[in-house]
Amino acid sequence: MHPLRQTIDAVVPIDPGAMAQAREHQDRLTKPRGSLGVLEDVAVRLAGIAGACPPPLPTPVALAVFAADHGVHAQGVSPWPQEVTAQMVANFTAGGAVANAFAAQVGASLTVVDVGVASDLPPAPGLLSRKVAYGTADLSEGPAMTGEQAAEALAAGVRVAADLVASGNRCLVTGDMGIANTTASAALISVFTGRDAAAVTGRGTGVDDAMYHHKIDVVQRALRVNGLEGAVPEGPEAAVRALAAVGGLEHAAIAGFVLGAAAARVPVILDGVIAGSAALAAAAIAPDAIGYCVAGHRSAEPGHAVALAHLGLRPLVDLELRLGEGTGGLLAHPIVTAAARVMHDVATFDSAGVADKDA
Ligand SMILES: Cc1cc2ncn([C@H]3O[C@H](COP(=O)(O)O)[C@@H](O)[C@H]3O)c2cc1C
Ligand SMILES: O=C(O)c1cccnc1
Repeated sequence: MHPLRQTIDAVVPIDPGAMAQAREHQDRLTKPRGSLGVLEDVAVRLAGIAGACPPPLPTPVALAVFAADHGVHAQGVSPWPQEVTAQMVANFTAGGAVANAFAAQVGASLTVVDVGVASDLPPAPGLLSRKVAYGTADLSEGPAMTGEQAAEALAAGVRVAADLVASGNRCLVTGDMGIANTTASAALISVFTGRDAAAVTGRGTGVDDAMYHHKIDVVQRALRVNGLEGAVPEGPEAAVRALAAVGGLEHAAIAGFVLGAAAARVPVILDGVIAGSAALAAAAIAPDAIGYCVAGHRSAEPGHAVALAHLGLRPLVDLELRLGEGTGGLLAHPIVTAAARVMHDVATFDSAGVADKDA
């Protein structure tokens, strides 16, 4: 049996009945039909996710930041030293990162999950140790992970989502920390969408022209060396193999986190390009999981728009962010909440005695 079989089986399509009800309800509210634009789609999706109309408010909300290191860092694809991953984990637990500020702003809890940081981390409040390995192998020279490591990281993500839901959270947000992880993200996006490396590779934390062209070469080499050029992987086995070959431990964990949220029928707000690439893997493992995803924002990384288009997800916020950590996902949470609140608080034409032109 596939190690993810139970989770995959628990991912059912979002509820079409509740969605139809939500659409009808939207049309009875005291506003011109369709006037809330994309927010109406979000409300309908939330109803489908919960199987209820009106859908529950997406609170409390929890951000999980999955942290890991990358063997491909040795290829010179990031201007930052690898140690910054561990240093930023300490910054998150001390409350000093941008994600902490945004989590405070929207009332989200923040949990950091070490799934593969290359050094031993001292225990800290809010830090879960789920270390699968001390970083991945270099994806441009062979598989980044073994199939077992990828499965273990996926399972860790599933479990974190299940635990956060069990402790009362009604919305999850994906976060990442891992120096060089935009290279693995580009490789995953290229594999799962069939687009060229050049079209999906970005400048990450801000590489110069020379490093950018080298980064594209590294992504191309990763696909070639791992035999991933050509066919786009479909189904759990091929998807996990591709994820293991060119992904990161945090990508695998985020894919598991998305599957875990879907299995628990709770919305998960995706952050930027790292989450987008992980969601492509989750979609190949269990296609119905994407119904449970809300694209929080569109990052400046070119691969992110490609991934979102492939998944059919429309980003809610577009502010040229290129940070990760969950920052763009957190900023979208008040928008998602507003979409749900409309369904609870707004009067109908009948109840408010407002004339309906279509009545
Ligand atoms: C101080 C600092 C804080 C960050 N927070 C998120 N990232 C982001 O940048 C990294 C990916 O970019 P690249 O592939 O170019 O290395 C990831 O750690 C991502 O979370 C950061 C990066 C830095 C340097
Ligand atoms: O799109 C992102 O989330 C992103 C971009 C650059 C670096 N880290 C993350």
